[in-house]
Amino acid sequence: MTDLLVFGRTGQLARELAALAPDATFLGRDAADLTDPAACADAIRRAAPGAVINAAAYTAVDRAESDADTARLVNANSPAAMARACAELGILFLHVSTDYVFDGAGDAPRSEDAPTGPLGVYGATKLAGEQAIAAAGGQWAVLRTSWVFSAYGSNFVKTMLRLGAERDRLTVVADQIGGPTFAADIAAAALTMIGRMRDGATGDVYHFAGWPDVSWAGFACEIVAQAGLSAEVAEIPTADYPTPAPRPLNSRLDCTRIARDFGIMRPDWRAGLGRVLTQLKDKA
Ligand SMILES: NC(=O)C1=CN([C@@H]2O[C@H](COP(=O)(O)OP(=O)(O)OC[C@H]3O[C@@H](n4cnc5c(N)ncnc54)[C@H](OP(=O)(O)O)[C@@H]3O)[C@@H](O)[C@H]2O)C=CC1
Ligand SMILES: Cc1cn([C@H]2C[C@H](O)[C@@H](COP(=O)(O)OP(=O)(O)O[C@H]3O[C@@H](C)C(=O)[C@@H](O)[C@H]3O)O2)c(=O)[nH]c1=O
Ligand SMILES: [Mg+2]
Repeated sequence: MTDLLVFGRTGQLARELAALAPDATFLGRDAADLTDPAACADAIRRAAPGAVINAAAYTAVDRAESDADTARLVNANSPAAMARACAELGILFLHVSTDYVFDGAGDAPRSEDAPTGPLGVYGATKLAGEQAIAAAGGQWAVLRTSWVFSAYGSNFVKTMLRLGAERDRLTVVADQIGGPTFAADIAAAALTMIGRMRDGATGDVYHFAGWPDVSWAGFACEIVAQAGLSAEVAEIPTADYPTPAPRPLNSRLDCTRIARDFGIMRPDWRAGLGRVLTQLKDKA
């Protein structure tokens, strides 16, 4: 896809998009700083692409609690400016959001129309971004995903591999449940959606997460097992792992809409994990 413009270059999703769409243009922080909404809109006007994917975000969930102004610029104001520029110019806009827009009550998977209720600044600013994009009009899609991992950047898989090599015992929360999602699967889903939106499919919010749902402790067990580490995973309650930003206990996303509209199924994250471990071994 040559006329695709992507915000983000070094992040997990941006790196996987680059692998699948090497001809796209990727804007790093130097080319478009998301603390500057007008600069993001200008970058779109200058490039005049056929489609834009925003793969950049303020993703440091705990740091956002004490850096709300930056998080809001990056996660809400700049995506809003991107969406308005795209709507004005008739450019497709695909934005990525998060399970952290929900409050995590109950244990039912959330559909796209379920009430939101972010627990922290990261989730609140991501939700504000979603709402501004919908208000901008034009042809847009918001892809909400969860628990992203890859061989790039920092993520739970890489943290568990590091700690699992250093320690005999990992203590991991067992009462937060969600769908780990391989960034390469999100990249493929996003490109499929862009292709279909070009054919006239209309914009909406879509959920997309890896299958099966699991606790962070269960995810850690599979990481340790597939990596052949001997560390024991001890299950703890969230109360025993205090963090500045509360996390939702129930991060389950109902992904039936994306299957119905685009034929995109939930990928098995255990297969993605295997690919990531192979990639990390090849890099080492
Ligand atoms: N990571 C996760 O677990 C989840 C992520 N998501 C969403 O998925 C999307 C992709 O996330 P992911 O790839 O994991 O994120 P990463 O944290 O891996 O990457 C974030 C990217 O955003 C860039 N960025 C941050 N601040 C700025 C800024 N001020 N100006 C320009 N670029 C900036 C970073 O650039 P730099 O390297 O220069 O800092 C980096 O390229 C995001 O919308 C995120 O909210 C949704 C659910 C889970
Ligand atoms: C490192 C570690 C974490 N945990 C817990 C903390 C947290 O509840 C959970 C996952 O830790 P993380 O720091 O990866 O969590 P976090 O950074 O909150 O991950 C989130 O990132 C944002 C960007 C999203 O959008 C979400 O979908 C989600 O992926 O595991 C342990 O219980 N033990 C540990 O040793
Ligand atoms: Mg994190």
